[in-house]
Amino acid sequence: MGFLEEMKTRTLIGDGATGTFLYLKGLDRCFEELNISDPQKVRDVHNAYIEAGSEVIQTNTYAANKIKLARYGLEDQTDLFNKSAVQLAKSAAADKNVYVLGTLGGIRGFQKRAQSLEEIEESFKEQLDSLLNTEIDGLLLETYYDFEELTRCLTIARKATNLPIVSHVSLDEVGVLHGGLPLGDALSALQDLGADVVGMNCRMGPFHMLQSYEDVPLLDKAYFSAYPNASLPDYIDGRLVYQTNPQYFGESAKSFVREGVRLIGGCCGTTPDHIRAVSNAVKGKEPIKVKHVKAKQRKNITVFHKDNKESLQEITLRRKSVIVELDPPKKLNVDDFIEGSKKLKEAGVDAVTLADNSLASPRVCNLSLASIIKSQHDVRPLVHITCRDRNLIGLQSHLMGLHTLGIDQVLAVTGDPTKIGDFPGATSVYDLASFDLIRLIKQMNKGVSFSGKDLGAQTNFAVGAAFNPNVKHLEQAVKRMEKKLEYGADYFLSQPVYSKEQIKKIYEATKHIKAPIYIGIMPLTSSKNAEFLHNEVPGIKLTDETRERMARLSNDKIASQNEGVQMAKELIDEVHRYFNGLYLITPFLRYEMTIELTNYWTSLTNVLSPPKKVSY
Ligand SMILES: Cc1cc2nc3c(=O)[nH]c(=O)nc-3n(C[C@H](O)[C@H](O)[C@H](O)COP(=O)(O)OP(=O)(O)OC[C@H]3O[C@@H](n4cnc5c(N)ncnc54)[C@H](O)[C@@H]3O)c2cc1C
Ligand code: MET
Ligand SMILES: [Zn+2]
Repeated sequence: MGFLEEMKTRTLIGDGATGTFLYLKGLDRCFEELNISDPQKVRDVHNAYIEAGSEVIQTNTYAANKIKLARYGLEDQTDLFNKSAVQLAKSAAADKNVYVLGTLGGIRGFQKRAQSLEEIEESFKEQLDSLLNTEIDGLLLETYYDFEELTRCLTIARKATNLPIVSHVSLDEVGVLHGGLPLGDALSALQDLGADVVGMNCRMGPFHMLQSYEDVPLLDKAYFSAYPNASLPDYIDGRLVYQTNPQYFGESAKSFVREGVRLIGGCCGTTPDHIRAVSNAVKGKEPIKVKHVKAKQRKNITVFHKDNKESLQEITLRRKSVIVELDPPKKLNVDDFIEGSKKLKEAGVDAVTLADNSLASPRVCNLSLASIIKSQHDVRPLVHITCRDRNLIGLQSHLMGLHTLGIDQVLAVTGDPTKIGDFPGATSVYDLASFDLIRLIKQMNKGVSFSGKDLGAQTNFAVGAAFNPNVKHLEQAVKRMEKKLEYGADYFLSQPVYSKEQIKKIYEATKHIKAPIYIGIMPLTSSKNAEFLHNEVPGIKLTDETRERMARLSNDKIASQNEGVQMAKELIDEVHRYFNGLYLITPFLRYEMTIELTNYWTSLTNVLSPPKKVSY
């Protein structure tokens, strides 16, 4: 009889942690490598769990895939580690009516960018092939935080074998996966993809795992399993430490049975003592057949601070519009900045954009200045957010703050790396890159936090994304735009462009994109400025003609500025011909220049408002 057959009538006992248990025994290395270098240690783990009451054990192969083994330079031993792990588990289980599951662990944590799904699939397939070439009784797919990753791997596994498959998600928040997918929906989807047993492992102790199961109804085909951690982890002397109370853990197993769980084991922090307690509490217990689940009342989510103004992208889809970047100063005097934004508003700009420590140099916090110009001068701010300066906690906190202040226009960018800025020794955080940030902001618009938690309200962000057309292969930059659209971008702001031909090329390459594109124009102020931008700023390239025009006037400051404005006007003519959105970038807080260019843009659209002459 197979273990699925047994689960029809009785609760089965799984095993506990492998990794943390070996660690407790003083081992701190690649645990899968022990299958070859010190197999007795692995046998001891299996024997201890079987002796404690485990009826279903798992192979020591959680990280025996080429992606994870590569950290130790052991990726070419994948097959060896998997096959030897099965032999060790099978020999421990022999003649004891104990089943052996071949374990495959998830790769992705919160960040998605480290490995592509294609790379993960390839690595999964390789490990799966090794395991399926042995005598295992089933598969255990465990510790999957990323549901898409799990569904892809499960699909591969289901196609490859008829053996029973146990499929586990891991949650950071009670009852929901990353992205806000409710646990019940996830488990039901896994059943539909062919998993025979579905459940959770790791991250949570029994308390939160039980809470997560509370509103999940029984499924018609798949059984439930639970492998909680011993407790929430504590962090002591740089190490994760788990509370250990086997008695409490065993008692919780009874509650799991009441929730409909039929296979109970343990994950990080658990030991044979925990499994013994579980076994004493519920081994062989008859599973429940009916579960009454109270439908969870979803709170009506209120949208606070919804700006009743027409959104920026709505404006730009309807008419020509102009936004102007005015960067927060590098010093504490913010008078010019505030005065500039007031004047830009009077000139009719649709929004003032505030960079986020651009070129990785510290400036006055753009959130503070955005709040001042919005509340005191009714300017619509568009706040840039880089991934560079904030980890996930900081990013979410920052976005919640923006929402609270009613600032709903943001530009999500990866951010220039710290090494190009004033503090080259500072760390770049990059918990996320622009794509993930866009997606996560859009998730907050659904009232769901980064980790899947209910935020109690929906944010109302319109998310801009960066577009760098100054690259060798424009079509690749356009592909990135398309990907950003898939992730939820609402509109684009481009790097400054310095050639008319380039503007036409951009138009041709992007005309299928329906989202507004604001073409960046930054007037040059001097020949030095032109040379700096051309030679040192990533993503900016000037034409030879532009540099020559500026070079000719290099000794005359005023004439240089006027030439800069003149050249910008020539580019604006071209932007106006092809695009609805203009994104002016103010150099060195010289807002008179961008005011004149704003007026020029308006004059092209509205003959009743001729350009005002400004002298510097
Ligand atoms: C409108 C705008 C505003 C900006 N505001 C800020 C700011 O306020 N603060 C700040 O620090 N930085 C800012 N930047 C700079 C920006 O963060 C970097 O230039 C960034 O690497 C490009 O945009 P992104 O962040 O969306 O990067 P992504 O598109 O996410 O690109 C990330 C990485 O991929 C690379 N990449 C991009 N395009 C290609 C391509 N076609 N082919 C191959 N690789 C590519 C990039 O070099 C980068 O390393 C801004 C850029 C723009 C265009
Ligand atoms: C990080 S979860 C680890 C699961 C694996 N089964 C182990 O106990 O090592
Ligand atoms: Zn674990």
